[in-house]
Amino acid sequence: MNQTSNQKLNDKTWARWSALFVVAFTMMAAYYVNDIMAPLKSMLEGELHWTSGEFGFFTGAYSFLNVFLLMLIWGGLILDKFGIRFTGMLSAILMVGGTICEYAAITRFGGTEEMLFGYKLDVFMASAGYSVFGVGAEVAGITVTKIIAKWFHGKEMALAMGVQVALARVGSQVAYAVAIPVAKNWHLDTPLLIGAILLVGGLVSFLCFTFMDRKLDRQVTIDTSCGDDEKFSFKDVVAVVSNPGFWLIALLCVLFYSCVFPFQKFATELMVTKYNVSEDIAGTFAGLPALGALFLTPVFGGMIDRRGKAASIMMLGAFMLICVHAIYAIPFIHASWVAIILMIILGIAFSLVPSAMWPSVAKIFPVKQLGTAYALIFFIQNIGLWGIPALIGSVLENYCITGQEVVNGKTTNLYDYTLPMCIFTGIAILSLLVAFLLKSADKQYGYGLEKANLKK
Ligand SMILES: NCCCC[C@H](NC(=O)[C@@H](N)CCCCN)C(=O)O
Repeated sequence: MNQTSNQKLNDKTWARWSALFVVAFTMMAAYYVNDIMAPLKSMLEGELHWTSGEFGFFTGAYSFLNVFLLMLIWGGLILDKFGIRFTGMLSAILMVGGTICEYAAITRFGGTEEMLFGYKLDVFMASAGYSVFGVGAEVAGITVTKIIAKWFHGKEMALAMGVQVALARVGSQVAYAVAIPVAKNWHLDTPLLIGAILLVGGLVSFLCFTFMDRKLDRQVTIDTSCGDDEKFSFKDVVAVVSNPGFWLIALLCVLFYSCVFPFQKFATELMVTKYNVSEDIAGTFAGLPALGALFLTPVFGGMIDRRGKAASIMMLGAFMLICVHAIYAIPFIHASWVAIILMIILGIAFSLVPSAMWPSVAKIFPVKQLGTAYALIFFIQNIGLWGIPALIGSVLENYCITGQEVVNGKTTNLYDYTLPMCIFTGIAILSLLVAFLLKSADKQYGYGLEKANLKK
C-alpha cells in the first residue's frame, strides 16, 4: 500500500459506507432479478406450460455460461487486469441485457410450441437471457467483494460484507414476497419488468461509485491494476489452487449454497403443496431465510470481526442446515408453523455461514489474489447452482408427481417433495464434513480463521 496523504477517502466512515451502499444497491437489484421467477413456478406451469424439468433447466441456466464457458474465470481475470470500475460497469450492462432478453422471451414467445435446439423457444430464450444475466450477476458479485476488501481494508470488513449481503437479501426477499401477488394482479411478466427497471437503476448507481473510486485511487494505491505486481498472472491461479484452504472453502461453498439457493427456488411450491400455505404468501415464506439473513448477517459479521471463530461458525451453520432439510423431508409433517420455523432456522444458518465464509477468503489470500480466488470459488459454487436445480427439477418431473389440480382453468401438477428434500439433506451432511476439515486445516496451516478481524 502506497500512502500519499494521511487521510484517504476510505478512512472517512461516511465515505466508505456511502460507497458500500451505492454498490450494494446494484447487487440488491441483481438479487431481485435472480429470484423473481422462482415463486412463479406453478404459474409458469399453468400459463406457459413449462414442466418442472424446464423450470429446473431455466433456473440452472443462471450458472450455465459461468460453468461451461468459464465466464466467471474470465470475469476474474478481467477484474484483476482491468480493475473494479470497468468490470463492475461491464457486469451491470450484462445483467440489464440478459434480463431484457429474458423478458422478451416471456412476453413475445411465452407459451409457444415453437422449438429451438430441442427446447421450447420461450424456455430456451429465457434461459439464454438468464445465463447472460448470471454472468453479469456473478462477476458483479466478485467485483463488489473486491471493492469491499479495498475500501474496508483493516476496517470493519466482515461487517461491511455482511451489510452488503444483507441488502442483497432485501432484493431476494422482496422478489419472493411480491412475485405472485404482482403477477396475479397484472401479468406474469410484470415482476420481471420491475426487475429490469431496478437493474437500470443499479447500472446508474454503479456509475456513481466509479467516480468515488477514482477519487480514492488518486489518493492511494491499495489494490488497483496499476502496479506490475498487481496485474493478473497465472502464478496467482497456481498459488490460489495450490492452497488447501481454497479447495475446502470452495467445496463448502458449493455444498452449502447448493442446498440453500436451489432449495429456495422450489420452496414456494413446497410450502403450497406440502404445508397448505396460501399461494399469495407462500413466496414470503420461501423468502424468509433472506429476510432473517438481512438482519442477522451484519450482526454475525460484526461478531466475527470482534471475536473471530469463523471456522466453528461455518460448522454450526452447516449442522443447522442438515436439521432443517431432514425435517422438511419427513413425509407426515404438514403443519405450516413447522415450515415457518424451519425457514427461520434456515435463515439463521444462511446468515452464519456467509458472514464467516466470505471474510475468511480475504484471510487466506492476499488482496492481489482475491479477484482470482473469489472467481474460482464462485465458479465451483456455480457448478452446484447449475446442476442442483436441474437435478431437482428432473427428479420432481420423473418421480414425484402425485396428481393434478385445476385452478382457474389451468392445470398444474402436485408433487411429493420427500425425495428432493432427502437429496438436499445429503448435500448438507457433506457440507458439515467439509466445514470440519476446514477447521482442522485452519489449525494446521494457521489461516487465522478463528481469530478476530478488527485490530485492537
Ligand atoms: N462477499 C461475497 C458475497 C457473496 C454472497 C453470496 N453470493 C454468492 O455466493 C453468489 N455467487 C451467488 C448468488 C446467487 C444469488 N441467488 C450470497 O450469500 O449471496
